[in-house]
Amino acid sequence: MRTTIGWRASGPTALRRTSLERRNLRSDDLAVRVDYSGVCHTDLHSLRDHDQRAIAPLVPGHECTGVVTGTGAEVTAFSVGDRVAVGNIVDSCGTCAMCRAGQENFCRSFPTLTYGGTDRRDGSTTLGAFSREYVVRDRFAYPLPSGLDPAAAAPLMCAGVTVWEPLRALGVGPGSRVAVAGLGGLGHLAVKLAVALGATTTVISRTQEKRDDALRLGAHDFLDSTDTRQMAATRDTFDVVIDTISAPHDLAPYLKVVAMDGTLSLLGYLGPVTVEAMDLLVGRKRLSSAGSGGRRSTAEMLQFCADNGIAADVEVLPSAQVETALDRLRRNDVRYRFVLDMSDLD
Ligand SMILES: NC(=O)c1ccc[n+]([C@@H]2O[C@H](COP(=O)([O-])OP(=O)(O)OC[C@H]3O[C@@H](n4cnc5c(N)ncnc54)[C@H](O)[C@@H]3O)[C@@H](O)[C@H]2O)c1
Ligand SMILES: [Zn+2]
Ligand SMILES: [Zn+2]
Repeated sequence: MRTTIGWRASGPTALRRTSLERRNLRSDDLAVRVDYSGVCHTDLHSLRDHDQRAIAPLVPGHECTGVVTGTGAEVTAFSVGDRVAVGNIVDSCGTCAMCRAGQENFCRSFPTLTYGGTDRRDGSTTLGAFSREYVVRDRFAYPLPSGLDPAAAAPLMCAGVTVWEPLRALGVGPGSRVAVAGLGGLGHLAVKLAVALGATTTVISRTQEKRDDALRLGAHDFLDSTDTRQMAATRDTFDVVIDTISAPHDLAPYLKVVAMDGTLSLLGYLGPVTVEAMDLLVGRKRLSSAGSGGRRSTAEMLQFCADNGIAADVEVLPSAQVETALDRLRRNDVRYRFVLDMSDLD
């Protein structure tokens, strides 16, 4: 085994600096020195839900960038020194219909998650990227295109690709009318990507102070979700509504602003939802969801971001301040993604 240092859960928000084991490189593995690791709201959900008595430790972190420091014997696509990015999936079966269709994120035998997943070959629990080193199968590492800043690019690997796939799958392009509900990590990237795809883009938020930010991010309009008059006036308007709200919420107001035959793509809170069928019937509206990305679309998203100068708006903190980042994220005090600089673990 190899050892590295990382941040391991010791309570719902507490993390402790500790030494961790990484597997010895298999023939198709890369060792990656993690330089930057984004803090996703899902990390908060995972910490909250983690049973502290569980045998398997929880090390969060599933959107990171770094540099290849070692390669397995059969790796041909990467060399030591390459800049790479790793997201929230690190393996899949490779043979099921979903994998063959390039949707490894929907692998029928479940994709291996970057942390809290089960390694397909040795059955161990995966430990995430809040650590100085990650060992990843080469197929699930992505060359980081030149021009992308490694700190600002890290959040593209979960937040970015999670909003990119539905935008693409729902055919967003010039002439589309898109709304983004919830302006956080996912939301602000959804705005940038939708605008770059040519869509007329509106932010729907309960936080009036985010109006200026929304427009600076490229949005064409801002809707105050607490203003029922404004929401009513916007009925049946958007071809696609990207919902990134992190807490349970009533879908009705967001379905009402979807245009006829349009889609509400629910990406944020992923628990059970209640839908009034009439809210779908009137206007033949669709409710959909998505998460993460297949290898092909992840690579496409990175290239699109490089070509269009898109990355996350980040606040970079030394990894020792991980608990500050988590606390502030919980209080919605983030503009718009915390990224941990892992170099303090050396
Ligand atoms: N589908 C996926 O695969 C996937 C991937 C990543 C994250 N997520 C989930 O998406 C959600 C957003 O993640 P994030 O990292 O962007 O989080 P974030 O905290 O950066 O953003 C969440 C946004 O939702 C807003 N919000 C919270 N409660 C609200 C409410 N009741 N009404 C209106 N707005 C509210 C916040 O103000 C914030 O702007 C989380 O629940 C996360 O777990 C899903
Ligand atoms: Zn995430
Ligand atoms: Zn599969």
